[in-house]
Amino acid sequence: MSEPRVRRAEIAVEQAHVDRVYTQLAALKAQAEAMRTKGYEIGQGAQREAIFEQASMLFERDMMVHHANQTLQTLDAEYEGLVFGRLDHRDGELIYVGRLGIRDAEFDNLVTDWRAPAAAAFYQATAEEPMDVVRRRVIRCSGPNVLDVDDDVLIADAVPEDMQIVGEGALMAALGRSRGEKMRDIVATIQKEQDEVIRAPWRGVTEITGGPGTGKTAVALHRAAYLLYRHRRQLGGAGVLVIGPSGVFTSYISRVLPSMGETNVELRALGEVLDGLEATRQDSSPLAAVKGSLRMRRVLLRALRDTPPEAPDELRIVYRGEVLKLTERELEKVRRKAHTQGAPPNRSRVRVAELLLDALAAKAEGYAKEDGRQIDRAELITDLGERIEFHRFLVVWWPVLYPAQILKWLGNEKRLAAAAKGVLNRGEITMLAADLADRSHGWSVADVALLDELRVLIGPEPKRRRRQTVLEAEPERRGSTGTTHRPEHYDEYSHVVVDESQDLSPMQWRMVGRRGKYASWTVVGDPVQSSWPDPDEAAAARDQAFGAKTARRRYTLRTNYRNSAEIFDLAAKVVIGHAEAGELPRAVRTTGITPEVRPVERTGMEAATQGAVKELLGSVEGTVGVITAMDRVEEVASWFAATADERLKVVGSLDSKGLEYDAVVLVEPMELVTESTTGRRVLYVALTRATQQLIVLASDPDWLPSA
Ligand SMILES: Nc1ncnc2c1ncn2[C@@H]1O[C@H](COP(=O)(O)OP(=O)(O)OP(=O)(O)O)[C@@H](O)[C@H]1O
Repeated sequence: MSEPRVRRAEIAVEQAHVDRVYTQLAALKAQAEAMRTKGYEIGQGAQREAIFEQASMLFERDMMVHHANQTLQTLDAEYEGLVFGRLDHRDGELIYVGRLGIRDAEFDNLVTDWRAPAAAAFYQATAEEPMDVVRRRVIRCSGPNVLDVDDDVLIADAVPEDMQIVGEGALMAALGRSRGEKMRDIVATIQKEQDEVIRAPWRGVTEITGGPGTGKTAVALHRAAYLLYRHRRQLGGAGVLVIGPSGVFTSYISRVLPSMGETNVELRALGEVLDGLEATRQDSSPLAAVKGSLRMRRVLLRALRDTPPEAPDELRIVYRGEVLKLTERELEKVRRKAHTQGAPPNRSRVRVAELLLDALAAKAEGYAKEDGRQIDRAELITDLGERIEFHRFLVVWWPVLYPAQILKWLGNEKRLAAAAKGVLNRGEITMLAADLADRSHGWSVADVALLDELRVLIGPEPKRRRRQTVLEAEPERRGSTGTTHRPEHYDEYSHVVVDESQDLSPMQWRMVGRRGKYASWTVVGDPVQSSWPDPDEAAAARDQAFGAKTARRRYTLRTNYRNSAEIFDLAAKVVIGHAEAGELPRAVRTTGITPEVRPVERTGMEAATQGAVKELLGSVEGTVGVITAMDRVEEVASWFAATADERLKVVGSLDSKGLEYDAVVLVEPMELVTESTTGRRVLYVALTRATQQLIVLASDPDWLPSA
């Protein structure tokens, strides 16, 4: 038979099986509904015994249907189907692999869940170690329709005569396909080196490093799905948290886990880790460096011990006709003593009241001694402690503190200078105070870690009349799927995945570490893409966040699946000298399309960008990203105010982390280099976002080192 006819025939074979799967699914659904009705009958007390028996038999089936329904709801009919793989073993055994497991009426497997041990060979078998697999077939579906099949022969001399072999590379076909707005799962084409990481043990800390496009994010998400499937009892209840660099990123990855049926995973951007806040603004890199540094912890600690701006500077109270007065200095002595006793201020009110009453009693005793009188100390303390004026004084002198309020106090340069004495330098103090004084632009992503630190240092409100929030406002409860409702400031996740971890500041590591006190970790990063200036300080904070986790394993992914080799060659040039040999991955796909570097006059940048975008929207099927320096995003976005094409996105350099587009227009690369001390790495990130085409528009040629 000719190749197209063989292919058509093989597609028909697989279609027949896929049809069986969907028919069985419909039958299972009908059974589940019948089951519900019977469950109702149990409630009515009818036919108990028989129904219980059936109930336990059908329980598994019901669970399966529930999982199937969840998965089906999220499958994108244009792209994915339920069944995507088939293994033909040497002994004739045949396994279909899919997004979930389905059994037929005889409880035989129609489809094996990709995470089940029986499916592992689909990812792990190679020609060198075929694991008894003769042919591995990738089945590409659109909803219930089989579109294509693609085979690998793993044991050539065991191929039976009637076995047909079709195609040459499901991976390359998948990589060449255009990208949509959201990342897609890669279950059909997970590679062996990736599979090893996905299936690594769940305990301890699993680190995944590798260059751009090596599938780190994809692998981490599939690992989360795998761990939940294999260890649902240990991990499912307490939940899994995935942390990404930005809201744009978490939205980009948001459908990967649901497409595998996992909805119990919470996705949060770094600006959203603290309940009640959704910060998206990025600080300038020097400011972010100060806010992220561990030095801030000392500054915050001193700041919250400072006298509140509204606090009265003396306490006067009349006792038995005599005025007892505590001066500013005496009050400060009490404040210092209260702070050094260890409890967070919001938990210290009662203790503070005792200390103030002690000081007042000491005053009264002093006066009495001069007059040769005796004072009943206990009576004095009871009397004054019950006075309304004493309580009025207490609540303003030792108010309930809120994190946001303390950061605002630090907008006063004098106050900040006092708190930061010997910790921050003059320039840093001026810069930070100016930023904190101007609250018109809302909190930044780096502020969130400071607010969370303060939340813990201050402690919860003394009486929880209402829920404590960082902003004194009701928080919004979020979660990627809206299915889980955890208590506020939940810190008992069983597994935490941190993506783009190379960029977390030490203060952010502390914040993230608090959420995973009891968790095992999957940590994803690439040091060469780091925009954090002090990697050693961050590494120490990271180790502390992990706590005393014993097992620690590290994997490096080395193949770049995103960029064409032509695009990656250009990107690699800008980090030569900034990366160790061996830190850069190898791009496997060539397209024959070289990236274009176009010299443009500054004044002509708008027209040149519009022109390049128009070209690319015309030549690629999927998304086009325009990447600029952070402070030019609004300006560049305004150039496209009249462009209605939803495939176009304008994004700042830092926000482009983790994202990808079919085509990219990079505006003024030198501006990315100069916007921070780690600018060259940020430029490398921007240059590695395109899968097919890249146009660089530059008025300054210095960004590209001469060869
Ligand atoms: N085995 C695979 N099969 C198909 N596509 C893959 C595979 N591995 C990775 N990809 C694709 O390659 C692209 C890059 O993957 P991903 O974003 O996970 O890489 P990354 O290492 O996190 O990149 P970066 O560090 O640049 O953010 C994605 O489109 C992903 O779906």
